[in-house]
Amino acid sequence: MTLALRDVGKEYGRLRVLDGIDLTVAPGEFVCIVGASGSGKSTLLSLIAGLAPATRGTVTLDGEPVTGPGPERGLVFQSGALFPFLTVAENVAFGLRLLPLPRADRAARVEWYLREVGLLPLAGALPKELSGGQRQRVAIARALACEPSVLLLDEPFGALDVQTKEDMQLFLRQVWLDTGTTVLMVTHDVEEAVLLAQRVIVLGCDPGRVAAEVPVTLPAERPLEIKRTAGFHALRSTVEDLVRANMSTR
Ligand SMILES: Nc1ncnc2c1ncn2[C@@H]1O[C@H](COP(=O)(O)OP(=O)(O)OP(=O)(O)O)[C@@H](O)[C@H]1O
Repeated sequence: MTLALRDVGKEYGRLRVLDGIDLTVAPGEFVCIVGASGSGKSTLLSLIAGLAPATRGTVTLDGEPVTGPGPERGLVFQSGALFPFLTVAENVAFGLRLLPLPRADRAARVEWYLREVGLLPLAGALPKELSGGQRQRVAIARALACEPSVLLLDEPFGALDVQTKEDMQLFLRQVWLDTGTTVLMVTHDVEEAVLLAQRVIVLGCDPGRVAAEVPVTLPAERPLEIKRTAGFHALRSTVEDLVRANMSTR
């Protein structure tokens, strides 16, 4: 599905958070949105998720206006937001309750996606028995289980320690390669954006707008060592400079 935003604006009362956002994400793309704190990254994602309405402009999926949340858009937040009293498998199944699937297909999907995220052995565990990284894997499995056309992630690894974060970054890239799902991810971490995305969108502040777009001209194969290459350093510096140049002056 093609995601298209045309002249999108968002205001909260007199606060203009986003203005004139034009953005197209093609099927199968991996796009990251970066920007200084307060540039409106999370707000932008919530408009695409259908959690809040735009004040102006249109958000469409294959030409159909987004009017609310839908199973074709999977959402993952920083906190994972798992149900504490449901097991790992039940948490993944929960996302499927709105889909008209026979019970056997439902169970098969839960198993498939738990295997994909490497958590099948922990299907019966409760969230409190998992590490932070494992919890985020469950949240990703829950979103993927609906087989969304677009996976929307808001700082999904922001609360993890460095090593777990790196593992999860490699994991997400592999999921993207395996499933072909379109991925749109918000992060304040420029290094993460350059490591993962094919294209990085830089939001500027006051109001939030697309300040720049940087194609990530790195090979598709991206082991962590790529972060030590000159090409990676150059791209990271370019994006960091753009974020800084477009910070709020208030
Ligand atoms: N529900 C709301 N009501 C009023 N103002 C809001 C609401 N949500 C966000 N804002 C304001 O919109 C602006 C952008 O917030 P948003 O969370 O989208 O930015 P962000 O780029 O994701 O920031 P961060 O990187 O710090 O998470 C901020 O000034 C924030 O206070």
